[in-house]
Amino acid sequence: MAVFTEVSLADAQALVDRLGLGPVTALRGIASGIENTNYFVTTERGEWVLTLFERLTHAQLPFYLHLMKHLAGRGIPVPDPQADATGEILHTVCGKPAALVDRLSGGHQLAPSVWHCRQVGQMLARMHLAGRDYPRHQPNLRGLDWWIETVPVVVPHMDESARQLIEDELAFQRHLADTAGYQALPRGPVHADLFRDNVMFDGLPGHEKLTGFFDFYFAGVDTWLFDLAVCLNDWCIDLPTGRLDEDRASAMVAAYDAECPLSADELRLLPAMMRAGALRFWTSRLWDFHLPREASMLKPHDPTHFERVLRERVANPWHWMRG
Ligand SMILES: Nc1ncnc2c1ncn2[C@@H]1O[C@H](COP(=O)(O)OP(=O)(O)OP(=O)(O)O)[C@@H](O)[C@H]1O
Ligand SMILES: N[C@@H](CCO)C(=O)O
Repeated sequence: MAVFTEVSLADAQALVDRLGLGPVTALRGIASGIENTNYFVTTERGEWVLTLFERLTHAQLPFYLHLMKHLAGRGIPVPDPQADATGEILHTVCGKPAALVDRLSGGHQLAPSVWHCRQVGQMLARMHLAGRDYPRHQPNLRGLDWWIETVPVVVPHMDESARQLIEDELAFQRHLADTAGYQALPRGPVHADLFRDNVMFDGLPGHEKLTGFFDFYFAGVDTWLFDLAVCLNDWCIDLPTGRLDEDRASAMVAAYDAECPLSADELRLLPAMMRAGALRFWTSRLWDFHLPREASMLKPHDPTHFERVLRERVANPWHWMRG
């Protein structure tokens, strides 16, 4: 379920009136999602998604919402937060911070092919380029500093071999972060959580077109390569084993590179960043699993998936070569 706060038609209409979007003709709670309350809202002017933020605060949200607006304004297909007459895009509904964004068409592509991976790689690169002049700054809050803080909290819950792996990997990533090559990597606002369920495709089977990226609430400033690595680790693997599908991975990286050529450092450090991406999600899943937050609405994802992915990335580093 993903309606943690009930929104009445009158509540929705009050917001829609402020945004000048016409009478609400339908309001429907969205059953998936685990973080926020989401509703589809239909008005005479179009279809929208109303999100009530259950955990993020008014102070945290402007970075994400303005990033979406910035990207949408540059032609990247992301939900565009709707502004009131004063230009405000962060609203309040039922006492919760809220946003109304346009609804992306289509659905998720949960068994992606080379065709889908190519489109994700291309749009990811375009998104990175479009974010270069985004003026707000917020670090990736699930980056190295958070791993350093969180790994010691989860290791008491782990067996010896998993503990050894995660501690060795953290040491490797700390060392890497101090190198000149890592520090020279291009960076900017990244999505940082662009899994299969955060992208929409629309169209007939075999001809689907990417219609949008959404769920920007783990976005932050980090290396572009980290964002690409997170995508590769989800879109281009065999889920049961974590093994990389090189055809899909090559398609994604080649499409990215065609829009935004990878530097020599990026090409060299891609295998290390794929390890970093696996460490990031292994750590967060362990944290959600072993230390559930009070009154948590989260159904934790399986942490062992990313342990397998990390073991694969360490055992079989994959380099992509141009041409
Ligand atoms: N802008 C949008 N356009 C179309 N559908 C959307 C949009 N935003 C959300 N949805 C739909 O709502 C569902 C839930 O949204 P989302 O995944 O963002 O939930 P959440 O609870 O906010 O986050 P989480 O992914 O962490 O559970 C999505 O799977 C998608 O089907
Ligand atoms: N994509 C994350 C969940 C947070 O959006 C995961 O699979 O662990």
